[in-house]
Amino acid sequence: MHGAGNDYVYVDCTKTSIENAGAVAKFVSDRHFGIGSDGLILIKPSDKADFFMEMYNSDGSRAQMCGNGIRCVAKYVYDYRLTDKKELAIDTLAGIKYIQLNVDPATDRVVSVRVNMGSPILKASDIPVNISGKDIEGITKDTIRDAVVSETLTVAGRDYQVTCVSMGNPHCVVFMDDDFDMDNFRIEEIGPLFENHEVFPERTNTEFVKVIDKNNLLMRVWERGAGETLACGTGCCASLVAAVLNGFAEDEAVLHVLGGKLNISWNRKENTVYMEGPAVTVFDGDIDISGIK
Ligand SMILES: N[C@H](CCC[C@H](N)C(=O)O)C(=O)O
Repeated sequence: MHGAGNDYVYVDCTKTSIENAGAVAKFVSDRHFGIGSDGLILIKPSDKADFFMEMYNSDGSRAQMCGNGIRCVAKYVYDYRLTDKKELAIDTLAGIKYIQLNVDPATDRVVSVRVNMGSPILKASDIPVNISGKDIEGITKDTIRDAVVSETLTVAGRDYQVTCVSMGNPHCVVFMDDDFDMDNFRIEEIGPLFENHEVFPERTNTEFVKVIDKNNLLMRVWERGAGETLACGTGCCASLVAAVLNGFAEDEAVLHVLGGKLNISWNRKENTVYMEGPAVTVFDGDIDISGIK
């Protein structure tokens, strides 16, 4: 399944379990010797919510949250009749997320999925990022403490203005100039240098964003543990929050990514971010993982 081109292999683990999930993730993600994906997502039972989403990047590392992934989990459990609910609670390492399935009544097909992604985490030490931040008033009802907004980070000898946001997983958002050539940008050269920069003790996802206007942002992303993906749900949320913090966007915007579009909004009164986007099943089948160490 994929969400705006960000594809994962999903496994129903409500009645079975996978012990070495990191190794399985590396195997299934290989686009030549495996199935081919940006990672692996296990759908597990939960005693606190309807299901638990366990997510692994293609390098086998586990992540706290996956925006495109949780939309597909919601579609999966509905389509495969693990539930008949159209409003779901799915637990993650970033807490329980509340989801609405938009289903076409004529066909019973999931048209799109809307997720309450919770509040953005902006305190530097909670991202985590070792850059000094500043307190910000007037954006949300509470003062935002020690936020990294348009601070300078030197990468490969060049200074970048970065804004750091966590959606349960770390994001470093970099706004590019109006004349920046996003199509021919060699993200594979600079992405790993941000991902593994020493200021990010848990590495980071990095979003390179161009502002089209106050309600449209263009984004490419180098994901922690996966490289460039065609979309990143948590990264789109982080980019919208960063754009509002920098005065570049209004509270709702379309995030234009290589794999499509996501609609993101930040209800600053509630201090809640909402994401709406597609979820698509490409194929299903069985895999033999017995030989994977
Ligand atoms: N690479 C991310 C996890 C996947 C996030 C992304 N695919 C999304 O849709 O949010 C991390 O290690 O934090």
